[in-house]
Amino acid sequence: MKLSPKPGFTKPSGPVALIIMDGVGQAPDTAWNAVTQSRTPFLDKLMSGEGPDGATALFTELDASGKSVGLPTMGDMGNSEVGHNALGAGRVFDQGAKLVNKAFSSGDFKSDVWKWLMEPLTDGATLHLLGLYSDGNVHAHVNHVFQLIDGAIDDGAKRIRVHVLADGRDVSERSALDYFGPLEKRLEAIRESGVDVRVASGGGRMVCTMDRYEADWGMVERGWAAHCLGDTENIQTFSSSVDAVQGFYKDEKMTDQYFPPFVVVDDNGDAVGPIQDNDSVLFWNFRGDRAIEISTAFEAEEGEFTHFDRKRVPKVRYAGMMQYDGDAGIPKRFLVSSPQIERTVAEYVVKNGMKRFSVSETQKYGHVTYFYNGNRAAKFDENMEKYTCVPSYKQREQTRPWMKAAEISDEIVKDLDEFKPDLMVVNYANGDMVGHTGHMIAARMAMECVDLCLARVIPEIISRGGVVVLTADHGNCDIMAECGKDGNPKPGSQPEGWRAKVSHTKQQVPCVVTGNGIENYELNESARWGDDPDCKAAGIANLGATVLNLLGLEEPSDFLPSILKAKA
Ligand SMILES: O=C(O)[C@@H](CO)OP(=O)(O)O
Ligand SMILES: [Mn+2]
Ligand SMILES: [Mn+2]
Repeated sequence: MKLSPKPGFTKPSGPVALIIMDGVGQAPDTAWNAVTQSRTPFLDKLMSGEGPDGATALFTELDASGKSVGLPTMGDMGNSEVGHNALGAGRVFDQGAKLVNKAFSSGDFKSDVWKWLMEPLTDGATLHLLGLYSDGNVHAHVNHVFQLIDGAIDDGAKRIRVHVLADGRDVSERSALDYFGPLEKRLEAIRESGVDVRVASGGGRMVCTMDRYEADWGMVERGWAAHCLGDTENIQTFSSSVDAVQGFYKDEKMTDQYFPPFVVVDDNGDAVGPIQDNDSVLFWNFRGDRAIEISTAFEAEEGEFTHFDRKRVPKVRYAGMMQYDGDAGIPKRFLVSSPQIERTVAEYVVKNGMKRFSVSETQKYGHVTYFYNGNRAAKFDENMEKYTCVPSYKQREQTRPWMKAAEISDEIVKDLDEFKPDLMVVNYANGDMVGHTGHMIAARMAMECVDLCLARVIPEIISRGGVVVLTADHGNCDIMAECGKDGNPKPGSQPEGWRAKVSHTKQQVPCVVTGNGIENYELNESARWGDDPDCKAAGIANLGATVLNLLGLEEPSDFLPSILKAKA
C-alpha cells in the first residue's frame, strides 16, 4: 500500500487536519439559516479567502448529498454515515439505502438468513419486524418494511408483529400520523386476508432503542421493555400506534423523536405482541450506528450482557437488515451485505508510516473512527494511531448548544504537541446535533461556539507547520424552518413563528483549505465526484485524494481527483 510522492506537493512540517463541522451546509442567507445568521467572524474570513496571520485560504463548495455520497437519488439528503464514508474512502460507494433497494428488486433479500427466519413461522411462531418507521432514508425506509411483510406472507408467515420507532428527525418533527396512519390501514387490509399482523409497540427514536456509541443504554432498555417484554405495568398502553400518537400529541410541545415508549394492548389490556421463545426478529434499519446496541441486546447470551437487566431473554432467531458492525460481527446474521470499503485514506496514511489522530465527542466518535475508516472500528496500527472520545452531555442539545466543542479543542491543542499526528480528523457535532432540535437560537449559538473553537485551534495547527481542510459532512442548521412552495417558512410553534425543520439538508457544504504551503496550490476546477449526468461539481469524496496529496502522497488510481492542483 505504499504510495509514491505527489509531484508538486510537499508534506508540511505540521499535521494535515481534516476538520468536519457536522451538519453545516451552504444555504441562502435567510432568517432561518443559523450558519449565516450567527456571528462567526473567523469562519467568515476563511470563506472570503483570508486565512489566519496572512495565510492563503482557498474556498469552494462541495456536493454532499444524493448520488455524490452513494445514495439512490439526488433527492436524498446526506448524512453522517455516508458523508464520513465518502471523506474517508476518497471514492463513492453504493450505500445501504441503495444496496437494500437492489436486494428487494432482485429478490436477493430472500437469502439463507431469510429462510432461517421463516422456518419457525410455519409452526405458529411470530415474525417480529422492528425499526425506524419513516421515509427519511437515513437509517431506514418504509418501503422496505412492506416488502418484508409481503415477502414473509408469501413464505407462509401467519402472525407478524411490527414494532415502530417514530422518526421526527429525518422527516417533519410531528409527522408520525402520516406514517403510522397508512401503516395501520394497510395492516388492517392484510388482516382481512387472514394474516394476523399488528403494530405491537413503539416509541421515539431518541428515547427508545436507537442509542449510538453507548451514549445512553437506558434508551435501549426502554425499547427492550416495550418491544420484547411488552411491559404494560411500566409503559403507557394504547389500542394502536395511531392512538398512541394522538395521546402524545395532547402535549403540544411533544415531537416524534422524543415519544416515550408505548405498548399496544388488546381489549383485555394484554400486550398484543411481546416477543416469545422460537419467534423470529428482524431489525429493518440499514444504517449501523444506532442499530448495534439493540442487536447486542437480542444476541448476547445470558451472563454476557451487563448494560441493563433484560429480565426475560426469549430464545429467538435474530437478524439485521445489514451487518451493523463488521469488526465485532453484530449481528451474526443479516439479509444484505454492507458496502465493502477498503483502502481508506486512514489506512494509506498509517501504512505509509504516518501517524493519525481522530477526536470527537461521544455522539460523533464513531463517525471519525468507524465511518471514516470504511466501517471499521479497530485501528490499522495501534502504535501509529490515537482515537480520543470526549464524553457528550446526556442532556438535550438545545440546553447545551456548546456541547463538548471546547473540550475537543483542548484535545487537539494537547496532541499537536504530545502525539504529533500527521493526519488529524476532527468532528465538531454542534451544527448537526443542535440543528436536529429545531431551536434557532440554540443553533446560532452552536455555530458561534464552533467559530470560537476554530479561531482557537486553526492558528495553533498552522503555527505548528500544519494545514487545515475545513468542511462538513452534510447540511442541517443552514435551514432551520420548514418552507412551503413559495420558499417561506410554514407557520408553526417556534418562537419565530415558523415550523421547525429538524432534518439534514441537501445543500452543498463549504470547504476551506488553509495553512502552510497553500500558496503553491490552486483549486482544481475540473474535479468531479463522478460522470453521472447529475454531477456538476466536486463532492466531499474528492477530499480523500486532497488529504493524501497535502500529505505529499499520490492518490491511488481509483480515487476521485483532488480538489487541489499544484500551481504551474
Ligand atoms: O442522528 C442521526 O442518527 C442522524 C440523523 O438520522 O444524524 P447524523 O447522520 O448526522 O449522525
Ligand atoms: Mn453528520
Ligand atoms: Mn445529523
